[in-house]
Amino acid sequence: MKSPEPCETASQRTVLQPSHEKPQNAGSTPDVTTTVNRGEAAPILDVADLVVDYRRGRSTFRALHGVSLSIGAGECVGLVGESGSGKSTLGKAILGLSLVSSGSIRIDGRDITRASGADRRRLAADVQVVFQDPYGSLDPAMTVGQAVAEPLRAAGTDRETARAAVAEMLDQVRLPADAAARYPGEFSGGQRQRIAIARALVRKPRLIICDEPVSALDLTTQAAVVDLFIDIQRETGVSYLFISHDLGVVRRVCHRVSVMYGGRIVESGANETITRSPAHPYTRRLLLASPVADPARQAERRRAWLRLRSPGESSTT
Ligand SMILES: Nc1ncnc2c1ncn2[C@@H]1O[C@H](COP(=O)(O)OP(=O)(O)OP(=O)(O)O)[C@@H](O)[C@H]1O
Repeated sequence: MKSPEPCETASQRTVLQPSHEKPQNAGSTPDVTTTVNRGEAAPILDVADLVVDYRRGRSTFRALHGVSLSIGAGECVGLVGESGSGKSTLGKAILGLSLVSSGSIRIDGRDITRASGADRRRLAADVQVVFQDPYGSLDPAMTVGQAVAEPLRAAGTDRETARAAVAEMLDQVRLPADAAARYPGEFSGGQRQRIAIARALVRKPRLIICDEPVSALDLTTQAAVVDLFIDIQRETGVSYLFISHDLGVVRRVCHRVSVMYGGRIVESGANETITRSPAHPYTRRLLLASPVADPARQAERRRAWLRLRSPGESSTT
């Protein structure tokens, strides 16, 4: 098993005082400032005080309450949190798929919060995405070669150059060259995820938003694809925002971790710091939720997890 090489100082950590007593929709004032790596080289991603609201019938639901997050060039930051905490909303906002109510998103110093048209297309070269579902993310009617080449062809790259790039990308994700002529339906879930990664890499992005990219895979395949993410990061220097509900996976791939709860980042810091001495109760709960093999230790962890449960949660949870 591989682990990422550390590229940050462990002292950089921010904690939001426990706020899980508040209902998710309480208050609209941004209350988190998770500022990491500021003052160093310009970050590839800089999200500041981001607020995202969704329309729900006649009312609005605040999914992000002033989230701030920064990722340096070549750095991998994990975003963990339970279902509904707002992880995907943050990823979508960066990709321009969620409307931002306030705050800003900068890529390499450029404010892209409300980018559209040509600006958004330029951005597509710098920021790519790998989604969770390896079955739904590829067009079954396109060959693998066409699917991987598509982002290049859409940007005007000629057929021969695109073909050479596809061969290079397939090699990078450890798939055979003849995969280009075959269809996604002929591949397993793990292989399809490799194809999706090749497609995300083909325009040589600076940042990849990985939204639960291994959650749909079995454990063995998951480990192999996680290794691939680590290798690619080392080979290309790309940055990841690695979204997952699984702290174990995030710890393997990322240098730093931000923990989300109820639309807020409640704790951020170096991998080791968060794992060894989690400061926020929700982070402690998340760590205790990771299963361990020993039944006695597992039972002890469950008891500790229950003691830390949020108000209103049933003890039979
Ligand atoms: N299009 C939408 N309209 C209304 N509410 C939404 C919409 N998308 C997400 N939400 C709500 O916003 C909150 C955050 O959702 P989000 O998908 O970002 O969470 P998540 O942490 O990524 O969860 P998961 O791990 O299950 O994907 C949730 O309460 C969700 O129900």
